[in-house]
Amino acid sequence: MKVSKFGGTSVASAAQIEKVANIIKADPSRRIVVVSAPGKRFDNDVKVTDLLIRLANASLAGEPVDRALDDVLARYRDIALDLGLDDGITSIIADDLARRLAASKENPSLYFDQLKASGEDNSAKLIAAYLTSIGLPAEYINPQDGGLVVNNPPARVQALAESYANLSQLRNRQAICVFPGFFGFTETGMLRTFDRGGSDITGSILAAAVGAELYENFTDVDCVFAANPKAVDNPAEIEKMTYREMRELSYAGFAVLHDEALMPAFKASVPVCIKNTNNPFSKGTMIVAERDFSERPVTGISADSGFSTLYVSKYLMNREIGFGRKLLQILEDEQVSYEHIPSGIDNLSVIVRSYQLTPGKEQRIVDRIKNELHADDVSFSGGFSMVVLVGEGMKYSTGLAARATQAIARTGANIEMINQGSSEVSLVFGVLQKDETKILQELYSEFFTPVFAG
Ligand SMILES: Nc1ncnc2c1ncn2[C@@H]1O[C@H](COP(=O)(O)OP(=O)(O)O)[C@@H](O)[C@H]1O
Ligand SMILES: N[C@@H](CC(=O)OP(=O)(O)O)C(=O)O
Repeated sequence: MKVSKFGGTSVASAAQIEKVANIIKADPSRRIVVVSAPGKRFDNDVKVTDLLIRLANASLAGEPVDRALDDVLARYRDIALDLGLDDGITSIIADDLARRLAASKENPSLYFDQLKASGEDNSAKLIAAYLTSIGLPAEYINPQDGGLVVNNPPARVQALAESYANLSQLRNRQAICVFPGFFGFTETGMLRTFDRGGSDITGSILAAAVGAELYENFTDVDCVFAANPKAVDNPAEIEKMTYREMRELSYAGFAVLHDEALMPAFKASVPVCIKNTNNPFSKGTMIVAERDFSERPVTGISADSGFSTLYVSKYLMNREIGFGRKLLQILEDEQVSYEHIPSGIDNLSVIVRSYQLTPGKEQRIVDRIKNELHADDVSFSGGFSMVVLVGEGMKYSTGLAARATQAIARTGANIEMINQGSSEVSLVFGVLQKDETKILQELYSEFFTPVFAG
C-alpha cells in the first residue's frame, strides 16, 4: 500500500486533478491519498489557503467578507464545473464555509485555524466526489473520524502517539481514502492546523500509521535539486538522499518538503519519494535511511533569509557558571526560539528567526540582559541569511570547509558566522542577506560543477 500526497499545485485546477486521478488509476496500491488546498495555477496566482487567511482576517476584524468569500468559492466552483461535477459539491462547500464563518470568535486563533483548514477539507471532499464520478470509488475521510489527534495549544501542533493506532485502521477500507492534509483535532475536538506546508506532515503520519511501502509526495518538480532551481540554473538532480539530509535541507530552505514530514516516515522505516504530478514517469528523488555517499560529499546547498543576531559581550563570560542558561531563559520568557549560538570567550551571538521579534520584544530582551546579567554590550541586528551545505559524506572529506570559505571569499562577501554541528552533516554560514544568492551560486559551482549528482 502507498500513501500519495498531492500538493497545492497538483490540485490547483480541474486539469491538474485529472492528472492526479490518472496517477491514482495507474497504480492500484495507491490506496490513501492526502490532498492540499488548491494552490497556484500560475506565478502571480493566490493559493486558496492565502485567500482563506484573508477571509478569516476580514471576519475577525468585523469587516465585510462577501468578496473574500466569493474568491474562495469561485476556485472550487470553477474546478467542480470543469470536472463535470454537479452543483451538489459546490453547495456542500458553500454551506461548510458559511458554518465556519458563523463559528465562535472567542478564541481568534482557533477561529482562524478552522477557516484555514477548510481549504484542504473541501478539496478532499471535491476530489473524492470526482474520483467516484469517474469510477474510482473513493471516500472522504474527516481527520476527526479517522483519529488524527493533535496536542493542545500553546504547544506546537504535533500528532499524539494514539493517532498512529487510530489511523492504521484506514488500511481496511475498501474505497480509496481521500484525506485532507494540514490539520487534526485535539482530544476535546478543537481543530488545529500544522505549520504552513503541513499537508506533507499529514501524509507522513498516515504513511507511518498504515505501514505503507512508500510515501509518495507529488509536487510540481521532477525531483529534489541540489539547490533551489529559482536561484541556480539547471541544478543537479538528487536521485537518492537520507532522511537526515532532507530534514536539514528542508529546515534550511528547500521548500519542496516540510522538514517535520521526515520523522514519522523515518521512525516507521517508510521510504519517501518526491515525484512530479506533471511528469509522473520521471524517477523522482528517493529519501531513505542510508545511501552510498562516497561519490560526492555535499548533497545539497540551501539558503534561507530572515535571521537576526543578538550579540552579547561580557568580560569573563566563559567563567560565569549559568550565564548561558539565564540568557536563554530571557529568550524563553519572550517566546523566542534560537537556531545557533556561536561563542567566543567574552562574547556570544544568538541567531534567531526575525519573524519572532518585535521592536518591543527586542528592547525588553536587551534591557534584561543588561540589567540582570550585567553584560557590557548587547544589541540586535537583522538582515542575515543562513547558507547551509548538507551531506552525510562531509564528515569524511578533509578540506571541505576550506573549499567553502574560499568559494565565499571569491564573491567578496564577508562570513558573519560559521557553525558546524558535531554530526558534521551540515555546515552553516551566516551571511548578509544581500549576499545570499551570489554565495549560493558560487558554492554550487564549487561543489557541483561539472559532475552531476547521484
Ligand atoms: N532544492 C529544491 N528542489 C526542488 N524544488 C525546490 C527546491 N527548493 C525549493 N523548491 C521549490 O519547491 C517547490 C515545490 O514545493 P511546494 O510549492 O510546496 O509544492 P506543492 O504545491 O506541491 O506542495 C518547487 O516548485 C520549487 O520551486
Ligand atoms: N495549504 C497549506 C498546506 C500545504 O501543505 O499546502 P501545499 O501542499 O500547497 O504546500 C499551505 O498552503 O500552507
